Amino acid sequence: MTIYFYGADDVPYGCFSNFSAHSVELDGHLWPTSEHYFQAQKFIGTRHADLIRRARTPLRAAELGRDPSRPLRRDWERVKDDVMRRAVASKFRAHADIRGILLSTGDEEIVEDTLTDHYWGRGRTGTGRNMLGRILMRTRNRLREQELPGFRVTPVG
Ligand SMILES: Nc1nc(O)c(N)c(N[C@@H]2O[C@H](COP(=O)(O)O)[C@@H](O)[C@H]2O)n1
Repeated sequence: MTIYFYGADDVPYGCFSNFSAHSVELDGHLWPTSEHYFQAQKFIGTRHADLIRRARTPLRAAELGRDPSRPLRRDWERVKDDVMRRAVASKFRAHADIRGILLSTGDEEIVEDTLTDHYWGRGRTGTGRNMLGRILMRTRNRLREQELPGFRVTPVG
């Protein structure tokens, strides 16, 4: 059965969202969420990237990262999938509880259930590329190959 996720606070699959409160350590910095890392990479080496890293919430990081007045790095379209792969892999390698949740999905399809994002998610018509879901499934395969242990946290209530 296909697994849909979107809200970061949803149990149990909200942890698949980049907005979930799981830090990542990459490129010599600790990032509060994978969304902070992803958005900052659009402006790598600039003060705006530092501002995004220090944003109080992932939503604020996303707002700063989508500021149309700020020019994106020139190669962004070429590198953005790799940036997302690094962010997601780092997150699930670092946190055994959510690694367990990801591994517990077996071979099920994982889909970001957003009406507004036709690239990272399924989009309004359901025909979106679902790149984030695909990256999560790829990360799941890699973790399985590496036999990293995961443990499942049973939600309370
Ligand atoms: N919570 C949330 N709200 C939205 O409006 C979204 N589009 C998403 N999707 C996530 O946004 C990130 C991509 O951002 P860009 O549009 O490329 O700046 C990525 O983390 C998607 O999963 N989430």
